[in-house]
Formats: sequence, structure tokens, C-alpha cells
Amino acid sequence: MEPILSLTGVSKTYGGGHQALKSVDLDIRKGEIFALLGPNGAGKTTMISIVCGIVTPSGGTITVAGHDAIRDYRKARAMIGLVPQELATDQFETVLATVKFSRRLFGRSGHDAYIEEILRDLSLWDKRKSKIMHLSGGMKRRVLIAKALAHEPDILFLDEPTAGVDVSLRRDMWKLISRLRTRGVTIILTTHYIDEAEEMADRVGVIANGELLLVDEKQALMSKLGKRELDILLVDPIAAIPEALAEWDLSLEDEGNRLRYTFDAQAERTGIPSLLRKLGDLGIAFKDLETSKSSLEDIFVGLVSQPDEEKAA
Ligand SMILES: Nc1ncnc2c1ncn2[C@@H]1O[C@H](COP(=O)(O)OP(=O)(O)OP(=O)(O)O)[C@@H](O)[C@H]1O
Repeated sequence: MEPILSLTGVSKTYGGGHQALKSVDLDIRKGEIFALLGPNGAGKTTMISIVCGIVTPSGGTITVAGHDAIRDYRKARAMIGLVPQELATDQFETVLATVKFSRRLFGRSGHDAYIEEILRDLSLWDKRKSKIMHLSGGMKRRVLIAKALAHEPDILFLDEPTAGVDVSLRRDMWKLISRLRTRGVTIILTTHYIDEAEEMADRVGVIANGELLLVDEKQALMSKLGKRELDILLVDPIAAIPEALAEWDLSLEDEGNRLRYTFDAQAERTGIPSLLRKLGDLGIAFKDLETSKSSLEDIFVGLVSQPDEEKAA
């Protein structure tokens, strides 16, 4: 199936010379929930802003349902709803007026029943006549979501949807996202939180320092995340893994000085005690044990550490 959104070789170098995106290739499937996971400054907002035509890319192409996002900007943009991180709403307008205005911006005529539905979904209906300036921070965020949905977009971008959001809004938001998905809306959200991606997404992309490091099905990612490694440091090196240890997933490292056992951390039994007993039976002595994280966790740990240039700043 043709992707609903496709990025090919998309890069961005800001005026100051900072390369925020380095040749990103990404295809988003129609109807999926895609979580873009990465630390502060990874390039998530830059990527969303490029797709939405707010930031001009330095290179690459973006197509939205076949429309080139730059040449055919209006058609491409009309398919997208964006819930930004920052509040940028006319403070003096009422909730209802601002949401209706957002719909008209995309050339859509009034559809009061639809506007009422999204305002009710977001628990904003009772506040429809309130001026934005009189709303709490949480309510203002709900208005941003209503505005993004006002023109019935096919793709919804949520930039850090749950940052600084209370539990009830988070719950409403997840419910709304599930409902939108059943209607076939494609949802792309950015987040810092692995567990948020785990809860909602069909697929996850990991971005750091402007590079898309991996894209995978959530299930596959989570099972990889669940893997742990135990390194057994031997007193004397061995030439090969003994037959008697075949039932454990072992590899021999460091010129036979290290036995590496890979196991599922979520399993009820890790098999570690029986492995260590078996080593004793075989007369294989060890001097130390080290647990290490799976490669994906290493990626996440690497992600959380700031790029060098930011450290220096
Ligand atoms: N207008 C700009 N001019 C110069 N540099 C910018 C500009 N906007 C963003 N950057 C830089 O580009 C990098 C990527 O920023 P971006 O906002 O895309 O990251 P992010 O992953 O969305 O982070 P956050 O979660 O903090 O929003 C950062 O180093 C940022 O400082």
C-alpha cells in the first residue's frame, strides 16, 4: 500500500549552521499510530514543522498522499492537523469561534455537528463561549487539539502531547486517539517517553541528533527491549561452548574469556541459577558476573545523553 506520508532524504540545516536533520527517510502507513521517540533537540519538532510547511527543508522531498508538500503545499497541508507544543491561540476569541476559524482556514464550510462532536469529545463544549484567555493551561491544550481536528484531517501530528498534561487530559487524549484511529486517521506523535510509545503506537521510530536510528513495529521493539545479557567472566578461557550448555542462549566472547548469556528479562525464569550450577558441575570457574543492556537499550541510553556540542554550550 502506498504510504500516506513519505519523507525521502529530508535534511535541515538552520541559519546558524546547526544540522537539525540529516537525510531522513520515512514512510508512514495510512491509519497507523506512529511514535517518534527521541530526547530534547533530536529534531522531532523540526521534522514535523517541515512536513507542515512551517520550516523549509534544506533538501529532500515530502509527499502527503501523493501531493508534494512544497509544490502542492495547500493540498498537502489540508490533509494534516497539527497540535503544536506551544500555545499559539488568539487569547481574546472564544473557544467555539477559534475552532470554527481553524476549519474555515482550510476552506471547509461550517459543519456544526462535527465541531460540536469534537468539542464534546474534548470536554470543551461547556466552555465553548469562554474566551481562551480565561481557560486553564489544560483546557488551552484541549483547544489546540480541537483546532487541529477542525478541518477533519487525514493525518494528525501531536508534538509532545502529554508533556505537562494532567491525568484526565491524558486519558481523554488517549480515548480520542483510539476513536480517531478507528475512523482511519493516521496519527504521528512525538514523545520522550518509551512507555508512552509502548502504550499507544503501532510502530516506533527512534531519532537522535537529527538521525532516524531505527523504525520498527512496537511489538518487535518491545521484545528486543526485554532482552538482557549476562556476561560470565571466566577464570580460564575455554575454546568452545560445551555441549551440556546447549539449552542456554550462549555466545563466547573476548577470546574465550567471557560467556555471554542472552535471556528474556520479562520471563518468569531467567535460567541464570541453573546455568551457574551447571558451570560448577562442569568445573568452569568464573570470577565475576556483569549484566549488560541489549543493544536497543544502549541506543536509548545514548539518546538520553546530550550531544557533545550541547554539553559544551
Ligand atoms: N529556528 C532554529 N534555529 C536554529 N536552530 C534551531 C531552530 N529550531 C531548532 N533548532 C535546533 O535544532 C535542533 C533540533 O531541534 P528540535 O526542536 O527539532 O528538536 P526536538 O527533538 O523537537 O526537541 P524538543 O523535544 O526539545 O522539542 C536543536 O539543537 C535545536 O536547538
